[in-house]
Amino acid sequence: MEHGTLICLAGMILATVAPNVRAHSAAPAIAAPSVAVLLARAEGAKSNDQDRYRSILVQLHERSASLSVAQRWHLRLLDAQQLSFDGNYGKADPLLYDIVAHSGDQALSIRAMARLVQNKFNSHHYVDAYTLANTLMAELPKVADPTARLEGMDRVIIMLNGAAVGQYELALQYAREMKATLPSAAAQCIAEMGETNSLLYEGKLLSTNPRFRQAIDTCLAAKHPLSADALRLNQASAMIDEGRAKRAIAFLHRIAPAIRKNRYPPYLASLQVTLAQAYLSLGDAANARKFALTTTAMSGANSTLWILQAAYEVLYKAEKMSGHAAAALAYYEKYVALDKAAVDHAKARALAYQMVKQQVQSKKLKLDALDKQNRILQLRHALAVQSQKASRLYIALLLVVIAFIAMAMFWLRRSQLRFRKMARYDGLTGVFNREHFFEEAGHALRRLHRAKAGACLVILDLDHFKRVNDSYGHVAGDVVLRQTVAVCLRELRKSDMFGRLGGEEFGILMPVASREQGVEIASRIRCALAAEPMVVKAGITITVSASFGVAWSADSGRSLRDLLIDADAALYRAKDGGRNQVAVDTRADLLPEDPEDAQLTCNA
Ligand SMILES: Nc1nc2c(ncn2[C@@H]2O[C@H](COP(=O)(O)OP(=O)(O)OP(=O)(O)O)[C@@H](O)[C@H]2O)c(=O)[nH]1
Repeated sequence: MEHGTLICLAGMILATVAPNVRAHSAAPAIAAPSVAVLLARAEGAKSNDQDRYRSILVQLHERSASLSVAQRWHLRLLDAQQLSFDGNYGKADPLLYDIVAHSGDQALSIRAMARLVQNKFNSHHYVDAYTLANTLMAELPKVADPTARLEGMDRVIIMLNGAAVGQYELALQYAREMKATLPSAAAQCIAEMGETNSLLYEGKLLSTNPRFRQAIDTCLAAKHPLSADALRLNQASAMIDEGRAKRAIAFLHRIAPAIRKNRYPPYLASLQVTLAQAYLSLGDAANARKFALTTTAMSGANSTLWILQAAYEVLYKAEKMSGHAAAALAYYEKYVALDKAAVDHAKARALAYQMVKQQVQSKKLKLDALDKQNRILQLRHALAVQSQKASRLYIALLLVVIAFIAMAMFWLRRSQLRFRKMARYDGLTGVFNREHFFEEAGHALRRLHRAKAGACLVILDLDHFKRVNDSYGHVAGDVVLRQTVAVCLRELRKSDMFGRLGGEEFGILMPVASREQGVEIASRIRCALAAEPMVVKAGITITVSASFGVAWSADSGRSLRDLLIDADAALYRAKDGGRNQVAVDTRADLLPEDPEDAQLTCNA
């Protein structure tokens, strides 16, 4: 059998697909069935009872006022399917396009699209058919509704199995996916049929293969007798192609009652022409002619092209076989005309398929290019965002570094100040250390010299301080040292300079002070110290005394060194004189007071 003929058969079978629609709860016996029940019944009757189907549609239209919006769209699809079944594509197609564009119901749209593909194919609008089929293939994976999937996949399988397309492997894949994912009996029938046809067209199936039996039984069980008929007719054609014409004739006679019972005109004609072909291949010109003439007699305006073409081919060959040259020529002319039309259609189909394929590919390429452009733009944007982020990061990093440097500088400055302080001040008492005292005293003396002013230098040294340490410990000694400093500072003026010269020895520089003033201050400190109770340990309070040596710049000279020598010598004399007293430098005419007097002065 010619390949194209099988496609036409398959196309017709689609009209018989029974959707898997569940009826809503049954209405009470006396009440009229609900609209939902009627819609479900129509779906059920569509595949096997055309008269009932039409009468249900009439009932639904009578109750159109009570239909919901969704039910109206559903009814529109049923109407379109009825019109399509009648070949009234002019009325059916606008309804179907309307459903696709405006129903807003994905499942209904897919079903409408599947029907449109078939209508466009049947009305030879192949470009439209393949374009719609491509859209259908793209939309199908998004649909979950089993009826929509069933009708959509069925259409895709038939389209892929078509001679112009020849994508048998892909058709097989769809059929197997359908078999695996849609458990309804109807789906199993369609899937089995798609699978069987794909294998047959690919040359991988002999007529003897049990798969035929299995597919036919599945369709009979699913109450799809027309699908079973289509499979049977395909099997018979395969027998003829394999040179088993006798077997084909026996088989066709066996299935003839069932095909007649189903009264589907294209299959009735197909039965006749296949018988004619079988007899012809056996060389039985009489029977071949008889069945071919029955075929042509059955054909009307809507007859399938390939059936008529095959019938005229048989007729011309049978007449030729019988030696009726004139009759053979007449049939041959008809056959050639039909063959040309068939070839034209096949060409048109192939061309349309290629055109759509090109269009789809170029659209895909354009989309790819746009997608790439889009990605480039996105990348650019991302890059800009990144570089913006990076520069923000750099700025933040810079600020952190600046803050870090500022902090480091601050800490450096602080430690510099601390070190400078440590270098200038005595750690225990907080007053100038020896070096700084000498430095500052030197500067002050030079300033005073320039101002032609004098100064007094006093050195004081605690008496028997070693004993404090020895008796109460070093910590107690430190307490005494700190308190001695406090007493001295209390007695001194702001302009006086005070420093620890080492151990328990302290120096005082009194700018612009006379010898008498120096002696007076020293005596005041001596008395204050002697009168100061010092708590060196818990519960132990002691008093200490100190000896003082005083030097005056007018006598000793203006250099610090000279003043120190004289003050030190005076201190030595104070110690030597019995301690706890003030002594002045030896160069002065003024001799030190009597040590006894000095101490008495204090007590007075
Ligand atoms: N607690 C304490 N003791 C110190 C410090 N510096 C020096 N001394 C002690 O001061 C004492 C000084 O002793 P000496 O030089 O014999 O003088 P002194 O005992 O005061 O006797 P005279 O000066 O002769 O009255 C020593 O025992 C030193 O260890 C200090 O910072 N803290």
